[in-house]
Amino acid sequence: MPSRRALIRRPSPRVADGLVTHVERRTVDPRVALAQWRAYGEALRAHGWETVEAEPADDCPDGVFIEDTVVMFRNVALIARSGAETRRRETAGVEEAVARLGCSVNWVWEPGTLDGGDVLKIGDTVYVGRGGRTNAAGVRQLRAAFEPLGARVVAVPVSRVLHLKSAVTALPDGTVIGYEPLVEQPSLFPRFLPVPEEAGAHVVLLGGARLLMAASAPKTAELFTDLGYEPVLVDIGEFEKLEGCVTCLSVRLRDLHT
Ligand SMILES: NC(=O)NCCC[C@H](N)C(=O)O
Repeated sequence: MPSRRALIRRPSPRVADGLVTHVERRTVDPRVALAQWRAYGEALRAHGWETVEAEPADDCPDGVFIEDTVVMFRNVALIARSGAETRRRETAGVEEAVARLGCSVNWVWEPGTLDGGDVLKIGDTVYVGRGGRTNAAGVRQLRAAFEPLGARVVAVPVSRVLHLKSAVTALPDGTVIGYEPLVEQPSLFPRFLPVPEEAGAHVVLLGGARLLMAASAPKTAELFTDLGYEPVLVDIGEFEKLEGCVTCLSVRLRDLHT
């Protein structure tokens, strides 16, 4: 059976020191962050996902944003090498977790940099954002790792936001959604639907018509409901202060057979 597992990592007690690049720093309450993270995990479990916790990385303020540390394609886990040097220590526990789950493990090497938040998979198409965190060598290494497995890798310039997936994600039918002022070239995507809020650009596909999304995007949730989807809203306000979104708090392992 294909797996319905999601890798997560609890927030560090130092989460308030997480990086900010495109937003002004605001105070983050570690206790509220932990409560929001727990509720996020609950939402995944309530919709049929088994959550697997990677070893906590308490010395890494941004460790909770586990999506950035690894990119999955089929059973292959590509361990990322963040464009933010201070985030590189986050990968050790994740590497161990994916290996234990039976993934084949591959790595991005120097001089390559790549953050998982820059990688959006839609079927066999893998969009990769070339921006502040992912460089050209990282893009080349992603191609080398996944194209032999059948992926078609499409590079997309990203400069207005932290990661490609800060700007766009996709609905279950493959329609790319994004908040237009932050998307450089919507025409790169075969079908693009603008959404009315920045946080509305981020969905995690829970299965069927269910979309996990941030409570801070109520108008977009209404739009999706009107299109026949079922939004499941979670409050991730403390993580949004650190430029996080719903996608970055988990890595879904969809193609592992158990
Ligand atoms: N994939 C993501 O959207 N990750 C968010 C990372 C936020 C973190 N504060 C960072 O700047 O790296």
